[in-house]
Amino acid sequence: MYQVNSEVGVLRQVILHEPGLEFERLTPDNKDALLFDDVVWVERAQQEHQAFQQIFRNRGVTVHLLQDLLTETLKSDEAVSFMLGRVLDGRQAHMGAVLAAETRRALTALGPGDLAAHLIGGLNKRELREILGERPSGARSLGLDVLADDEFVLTPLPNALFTRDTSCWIYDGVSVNPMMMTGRSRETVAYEAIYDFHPQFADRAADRWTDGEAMAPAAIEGGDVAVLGNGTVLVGLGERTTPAGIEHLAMRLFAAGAANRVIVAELPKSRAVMHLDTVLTMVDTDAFVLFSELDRATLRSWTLTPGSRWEPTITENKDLFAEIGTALGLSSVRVLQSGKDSYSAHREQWNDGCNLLALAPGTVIAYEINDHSNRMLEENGIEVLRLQGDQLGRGRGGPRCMSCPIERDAA
Ligand SMILES: NC(=O)NCCC[C@H](N)C(=O)O
Repeated sequence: MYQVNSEVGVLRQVILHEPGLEFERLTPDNKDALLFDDVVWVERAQQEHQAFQQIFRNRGVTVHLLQDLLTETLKSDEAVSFMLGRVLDGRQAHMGAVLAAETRRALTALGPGDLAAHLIGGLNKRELREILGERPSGARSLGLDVLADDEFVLTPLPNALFTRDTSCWIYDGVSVNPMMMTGRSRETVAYEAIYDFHPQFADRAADRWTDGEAMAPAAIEGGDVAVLGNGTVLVGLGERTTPAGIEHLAMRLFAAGAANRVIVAELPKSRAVMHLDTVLTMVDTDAFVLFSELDRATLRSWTLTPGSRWEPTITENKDLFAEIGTALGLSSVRVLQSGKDSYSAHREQWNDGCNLLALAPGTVIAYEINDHSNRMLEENGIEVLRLQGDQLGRGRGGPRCMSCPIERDAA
């Protein structure tokens, strides 16, 4: 059984995604729509990611790669038909029926490895034609005829790199997340297929805390969710996670008795602060890193506890960290502030200086570029495992965003 019982307990197993075809297709023209800030040197990004994987393996953490999981999943005909049904039939309205049918014909002709690569890496018109070995019947599809050879029938999913956001494990269940940004919604379908059909997951069915794409637009994303332990979950409410998504999650957790307290922290709605873990992460059993330019005094937060069957009880808190301390049974919580001054705090937050992944209490992975924040952590007794991530960071995500823990001890 997979379970994630804390943010900082010993990490045992994790899902990561080594970037591939989808990174080769990022261009200055499509990068904004694909939620990247720049194009990427692909081979260097892959090397950086391999070094990231190695940090886990060196510490005894089992690494599962998303594309391998998806390939293994797609060995099942049932899984292929589930995925293609969701990816194509569900999107017929914007593709048109003929284009959806041609694309289905092409994808069905692929083996599991190539199919997984194109579901993540995208499919363009030229590839569609090559796979079908013929000229696609453009005469019947305006949508297809109008496309240039390099234009996409299926867009690439470069944000698959950020495995945390699309599905996140909370205690003994998993939230397969309806995403806020349409550019990421097909990622969700891949996780639904893996958790439903991959023998490693399907044979040990876990509780589901959310209903994936079916819940859209009540979005919730894993970068906003932190499993604090002691039956408590902390959720960010900002650009990506909605009040309705949080209420749904809380009610499912409460109904199953998996959690008894969901603390909600309001975030500024901006790209730099797209998720809670871009400004606040837990680094030790009693310590958090907080972006120093967020004013702790004005940070609004609420606590949801089990109420009636249909509604949680909601209380606004006076102080977020006091509430966290109470929830965790701590007499005080250490709040470590990132950056040396306002300039470095902003620069390092932009480069994911607060986006830390704990491998065990007091041991975190951090991008090396965030010099001041990393030294501040070390001065506070935190072990920092530095990762070179100039290319990986161009999608605005760090070590926590790039990891989906599936097994972690209580702290
Ligand atoms: N947890 C995170 O903060 N994830 C980073 C996601 C970055 C990605 N480019 C996005 O905009 O969704």
